[in-house]
Amino acid sequence: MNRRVLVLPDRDAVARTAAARLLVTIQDTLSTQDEAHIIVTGGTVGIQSLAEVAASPLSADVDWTSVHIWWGDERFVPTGDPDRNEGQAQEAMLGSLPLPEENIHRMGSASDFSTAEDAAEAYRAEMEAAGDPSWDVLMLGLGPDGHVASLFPGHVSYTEGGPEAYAVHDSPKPPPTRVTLSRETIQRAKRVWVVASGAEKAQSVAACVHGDESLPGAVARGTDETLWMVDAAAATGI
Ligand SMILES: O=C1O[C@H](COP(=O)(O)O)[C@@H](O)[C@H](O)[C@H]1O
Repeated sequence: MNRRVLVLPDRDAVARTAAARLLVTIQDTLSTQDEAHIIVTGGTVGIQSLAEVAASPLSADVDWTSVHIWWGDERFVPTGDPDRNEGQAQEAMLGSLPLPEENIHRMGSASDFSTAEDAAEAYRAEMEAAGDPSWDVLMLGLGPDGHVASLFPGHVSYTEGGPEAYAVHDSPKPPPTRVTLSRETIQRAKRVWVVASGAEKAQSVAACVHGDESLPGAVARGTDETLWMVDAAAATGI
């Protein structure tokens, strides 16, 4: 398995590095194909990385009309709720980039759908309508418990799985109702990048990097590249 770990001094460096790599990878992708499909993540470092993308001078050189943004998971709460990953991404990055609205593929909220199952079904339809894109980069944050997207260790969200995108109930981390991509959908991505920082994640980072598949972070891998960008505190157990 092609998992690599890049250890950086601190959280700011992880976010800056992830952002720079993302911008360069988008440019590389657009030099060989018409569109780039990127899956972004919520979470502390994930959102900070998006803010770094928006702040980077390199972002002015990207043809954002050819970039599509998707999510790995979403919290099923009303639109405008501060817990929404898409709302946080909007504030950090999307709002300041010239991305056409039709290129932003948000998972549905509790304002749009009565159940998370309906939101998941709509997301599956949206992926299918886009030709089931082959994701160029899929970014994930890692929770201290080793979760990625809304796949939680020991929880049916991970142990039972589901179709490409599915509803999650009773999530151990609030809010309890979510929509997540499946492990198999994540593994369809060309490049999977996991970003993590902080000593509270060190044990899970080490277990995932050493291949302990009881943790969802360990099955996050891409077809071409699996890259962990972590800070020194999160890397202490490796
Ligand atoms: O709930 C979630 O948490 C993870 C990680 O969050 P962090 O703040 O510990 O970095 C995030 O990646 C995921 O998208 C999100 O829904």
